[in-house]
Amino acid sequence: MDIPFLLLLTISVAALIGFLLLRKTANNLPPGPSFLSSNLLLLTHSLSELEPILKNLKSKYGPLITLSIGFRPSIFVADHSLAHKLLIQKGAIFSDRPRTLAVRNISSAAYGPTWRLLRRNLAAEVLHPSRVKSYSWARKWVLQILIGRFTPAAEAAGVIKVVDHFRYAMFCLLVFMCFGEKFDDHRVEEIAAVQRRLLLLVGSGRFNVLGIFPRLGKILFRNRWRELMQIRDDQEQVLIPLIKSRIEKANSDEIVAYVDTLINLHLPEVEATAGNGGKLTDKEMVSMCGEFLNAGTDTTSTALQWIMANLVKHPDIQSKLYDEIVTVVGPTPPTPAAAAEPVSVINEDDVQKMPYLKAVVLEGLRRHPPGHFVLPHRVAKEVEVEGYKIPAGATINFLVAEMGWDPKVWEDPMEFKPERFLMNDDGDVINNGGFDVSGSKGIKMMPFGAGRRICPGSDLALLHLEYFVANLIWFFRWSADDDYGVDLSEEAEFTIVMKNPLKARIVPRAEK
Ligand code: HEM
Repeated sequence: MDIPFLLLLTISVAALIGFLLLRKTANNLPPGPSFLSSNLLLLTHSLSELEPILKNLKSKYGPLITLSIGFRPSIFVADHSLAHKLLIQKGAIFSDRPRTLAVRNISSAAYGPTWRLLRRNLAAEVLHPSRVKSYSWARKWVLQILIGRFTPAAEAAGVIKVVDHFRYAMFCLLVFMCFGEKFDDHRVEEIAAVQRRLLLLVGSGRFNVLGIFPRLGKILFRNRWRELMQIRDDQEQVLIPLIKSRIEKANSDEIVAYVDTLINLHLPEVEATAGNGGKLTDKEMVSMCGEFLNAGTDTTSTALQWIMANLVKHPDIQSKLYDEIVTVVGPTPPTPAAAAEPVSVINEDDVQKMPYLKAVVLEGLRRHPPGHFVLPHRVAKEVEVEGYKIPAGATINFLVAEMGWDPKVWEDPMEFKPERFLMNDDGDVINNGGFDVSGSKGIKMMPFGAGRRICPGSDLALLHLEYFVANLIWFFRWSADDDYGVDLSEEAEFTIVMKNPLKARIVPRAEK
């Protein structure tokens, strides 16, 4: 039954119902293309494919655009001050999520007590600065793996394709934070493979239609539904044994892993009715751990690759960064003979003394935000914005990349210029890297979103990026391969990645 005819039928029925239901309010909705074109656009394009179309629509309709699907309008916001108004000033109305297909985790939870409990648990128990500090030896261990992998190529002045190594490193780190264990290569690759399959399938937009018409979608798009269930089953097969093994060892270890914090949670909504007192089921544990792993790995490794690509493309910026690093920690020490030997590395306290490094990382996130949109938000109640009426239940999203590239806010927005983060609006030097990435006082860019649903992992992500960029530049000199160069073209996966992944020539900095 999973055939184009059904798609057409669904579009026609949805369009008819939607047309009838929306007729009343359509005049007051923000402007956008006709009802039928909207439905066709939304059902046949993934979010990233819509981005160039939305940019054109912005020049025609302005920064608040409606595309309607079925009876649910989708609103897109392409202006930073409007984003601030909605996400910060009217945050309570714009912090819900569209209802999704029976998963329970932070990003899909409705704005309410369960979301608050799950989010507070992550923020207080795992992402709190003191807890993040307790994982510092794991960061060093992972860095050592990276250096060990890169050193042979560097000693032969060879060219390496970095993306798989970056992804593997982030997985090692997040898997450790999640399950409290250092797994071998094989196990980490197994976890990474199942998580990545799920991420790429969801990111492809293949299952969007199931979320739009949940009940009908399961019947009409049976094959897709089965495919989704199969990959979820595979994920459970891999993650449940790890969760169970951690539960058996709970409290026997100094490290607090994410799983430990989930064991004793009691969900407020189900507490009264469920026989287990609102505790998370195995499937819910999988959903929470899966979210933690994917949220923190793909985004960060994508950003790391973009930043390193820009440092290869701009040797002057790389030299300036290396000079700053040397001023703080001294020249690069000799690389140990064997990869297993301990290396002296730049630690997270040193990183705090490097404003140019912070500017390089922020510029990377501005110029190449891993997500060009945030996760969809749902409007909780009818609200008037700029004279338009946005109905309760509408979906709303924000053009993140467009905001970071706005020439009204950023001079030469498509250029990679970290210095812009070292000056205030009057051109005075603010050497302490005082940029507020949360956008709470005003949004200039929003790579982590903004407001109540802002990414709770932003500080951890910035720390990981600063730590790995600083060390990778301290240990190796990076340059472009003559045959390959650095191509900054983009391609949409789950995040927006380099279409032609970075291949760089690296040479050890230290004298032998
Ligand atoms: C460079 C790295 C990262 C980027 C660019 C990023 C970006 C984002 C964005 C844009 C959102 C959606 C905000 C919204 O819907 O308004 C988000 C949500 C989220 N992120 Fe991140 N993220 C990163 C790293 C991390 C890390 C390291 C973690 C945790 C370990 C994490 C956990 C989450 C969670 C749980 C949510 C859902 C929040 C909610 O719905 O309340 N992220 N992130």
